[in-house]
Amino acid sequence: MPVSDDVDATPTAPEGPALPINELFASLQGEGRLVGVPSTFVRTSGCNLRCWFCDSYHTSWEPTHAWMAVDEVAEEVRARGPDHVVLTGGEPTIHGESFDLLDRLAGDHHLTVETNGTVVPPEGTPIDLASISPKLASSTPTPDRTPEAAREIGDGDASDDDADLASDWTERHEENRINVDALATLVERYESQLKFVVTGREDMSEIVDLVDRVRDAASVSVPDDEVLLMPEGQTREQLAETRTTVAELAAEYGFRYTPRIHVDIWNDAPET
Ligand SMILES: C[S@@+](CC[C@H](N)C(=O)[O-])C[C@H]1O[C@@H](n2cnc3c(N)ncnc32)[C@H](O)[C@@H]1O
Ligand SMILES: Nc1nc2[nH]cc(C(=O)O)c2c(=O)[nH]1
Ligand code: SF4
Ligand SMILES: [Mg+2]
Repeated sequence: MPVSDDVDATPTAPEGPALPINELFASLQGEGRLVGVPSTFVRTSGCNLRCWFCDSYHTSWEPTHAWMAVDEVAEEVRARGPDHVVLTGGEPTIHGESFDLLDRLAGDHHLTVETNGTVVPPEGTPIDLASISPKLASSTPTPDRTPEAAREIGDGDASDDDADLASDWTERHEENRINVDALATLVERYESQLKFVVTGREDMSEIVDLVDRVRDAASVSVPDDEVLLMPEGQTREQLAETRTTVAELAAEYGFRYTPRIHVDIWNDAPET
């Protein structure tokens, strides 16, 4: 989707600290332990990974954004009202200015950061909930697992351009998707949830193994109820195919299940 209509489409960065903003909107937190809480979402553009199923295509595969000064983002957030703010992307932690924004908002707001867990914020960065979604092998793009396939564009066979684009990122995504030290630091420093996107039973051994590695590396405990399984799916129809399996896996393994209520309610509409 294009840059949010509500975001001033400044083509170049303004003077001073600024962020590439894809959309800024008020909605309900749709995922995780704060599901249902009215929240303002700030979605930065740009990502260091390329999940083939990324539901925010215009922040990763084809980044689209307006530039907004950090001050302007903070003002917009205040104007929207909700106490809860969700900083997401793209990958918000690849922009140093995201941490300036969190500093600006701290105190007056509850700050959730949605992150893939590959980058550690500078020490002292105020975050009330680190919502960490480490990326599994099943997220890696390949000629068969492409962004067009995820969005069900075309006849089911990837176009040559789409397959080439996906293969250009296979290695880089695979190399960078897991950083156990970063995950351990995040869970040590912040209230956290580990929110895995699950495509099927095949993902479970990797989840169990990764949770064990984070537990070994971290000096704090990571209880099972901070490990969340979330069904993969960008649309209601796709979620309908994965959610029962994922819910049953959560019950079987003793992890938590999280729905994606915004998709159930608003499907894949922008600014929801
Ligand atoms: C677009 S990402 C942005 C934040 C960060 N880059 C990350 O991946 O955590 C926001 C959330 O959506 C999840 N997500 C993205 N595509 C998804 C899909 N097709 N099905 C389920 N969850 C998805 C991510 O795992 C993450 O929890
Ligand atoms: N309603 C709603 N809840 C969300 N929780 C995390 C989201 C995200 O994209 O990071 C998200 C989102 O895109 N919409
Ligand atoms: S890490 Fe997050 S934003 Fe980046 S491609 Fe994956 S789901 Fe999309
Ligand atoms: Mg989302």
